[in-house]
Amino acid sequence: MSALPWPPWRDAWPRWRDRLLAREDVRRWAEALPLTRWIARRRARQVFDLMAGFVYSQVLLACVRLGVFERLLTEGPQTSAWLAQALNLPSDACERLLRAAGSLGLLERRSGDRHGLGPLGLPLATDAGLRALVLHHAAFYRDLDDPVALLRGTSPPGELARFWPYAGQPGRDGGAETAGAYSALMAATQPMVAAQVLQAVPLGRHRRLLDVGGGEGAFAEQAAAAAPSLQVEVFDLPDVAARARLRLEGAGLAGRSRVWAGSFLQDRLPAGADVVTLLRVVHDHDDAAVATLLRAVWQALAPGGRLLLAEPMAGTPGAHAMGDAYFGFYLLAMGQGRPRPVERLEALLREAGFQRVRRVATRQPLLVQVLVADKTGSS
Ligand SMILES: CC(C)=CCC/C(C)=C/CC/C(C)=C/C=C/C(C)=C/C=C/C=C(C)/C=C/C=C(C)/C=C/C=C(C)/C=C/CC(C)(C)O
Ligand SMILES: C[S@@+](CC[C@H](N)C(=O)[O-])C[C@H]1O[C@@H](n2cnc3c(N)ncnc32)[C@H](O)[C@@H]1O
Repeated sequence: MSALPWPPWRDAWPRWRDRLLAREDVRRWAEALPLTRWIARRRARQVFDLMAGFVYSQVLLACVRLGVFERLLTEGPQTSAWLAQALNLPSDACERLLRAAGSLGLLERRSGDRHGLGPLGLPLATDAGLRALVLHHAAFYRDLDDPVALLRGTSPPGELARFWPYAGQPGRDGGAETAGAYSALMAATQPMVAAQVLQAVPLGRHRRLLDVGGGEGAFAEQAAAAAPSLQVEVFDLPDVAARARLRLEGAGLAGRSRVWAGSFLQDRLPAGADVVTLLRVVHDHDDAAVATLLRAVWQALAPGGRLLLAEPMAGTPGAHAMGDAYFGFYLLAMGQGRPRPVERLEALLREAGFQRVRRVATRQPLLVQVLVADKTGSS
């Protein structure tokens, strides 16, 4: 669907508003008038939050590194003195951290001068994947040290480029240690993705699933548990595939699973699955590689089979910054790929030969959105 041309009259109101609000006297009036005061205050807070976001992230990082959330989950609310001793912090510093985390909704004051989990601390206490991402962000933020150089392409490849070797070296997983590090992060964060995907698209009617770029098999394992008669297969780069083999055998799925090593940019995918999944794979690649990948998936699918594409997408209602700001810059630092709007993914799927492409709602679109595409012809 092509976008309609932007009519010039739609610019008139923002241009008028900007000219008005650029005037110091108008801003002072806006701050003073009861009807507009709340907007002025909210804007100030929003600008401050943008400036201070890194500081908030570091408060979160300190809590995760110190294990604050897990402790409060297992031990219940505790006093500052108890926490200072448990976390090996000077009492003054501990009080400062608890106040900071409290102001951000991570912790919450309880009776008896104790501190418990706040509404935003609870997800971090219960989800090891979220904590793994917070720890991983330390590398991302180092790469963002000079965002202008990053945009101009004048900074040397940074930590994310080394963490994800297939970005920049297509088809390379960097060896067992490097592949192990990125696969472990993906496996730790897969449960929250898999829960969304399996809730949105139950797999019970399928017989054979191929998870392309399926990492160490965490999704295949969860899919097998959710659909007991499903045969699950994983295709990934060699050192990642070796981990998937071990994992699926360890999960007692040796008889119901198969693991294939190769590159979807060079090698043929195993044919015959009636459902192929691409979870958090497409956004890692530029358009030419995505075209190759989707065409390979179309060819591998059994006639009448379907592809399930799931990843965070640009332009997600209520989560625009997640796609365009967070993943836009994450993938820039990594060296390739982009978050795509759902319309662009639909177009790429149709170009690859898929006939019926539809969106399936997930409960947390910020985490992942899902497209289902049918192969109706024969291969
Ligand atoms: C019961 C009473 C009284 C009230 C109830 C009130 C109520 C309804 C509360 C709701 C409670 C609730 C269900 C809360 C749920 C919270 C959730 C689900 C929070 C989830 C947060 C998820 C976040 C912040 C996810 C962040 C994900 C990130 C940063 C992902 C990064 C991914 C990366 C880096 C992937 C890299 C892979 C690559 C290379 C891009 O391909
Ligand atoms: C971001 S991870 C996602 C892993 C998994 N799908 C998940 O959601 O947890 C991308 C995966 O694609 C794999 N990959 C990248 N390039 C590949 C290629 N050319 N051929 C096969 N797998 C590839 C990586 O090894 C990695 O396991």
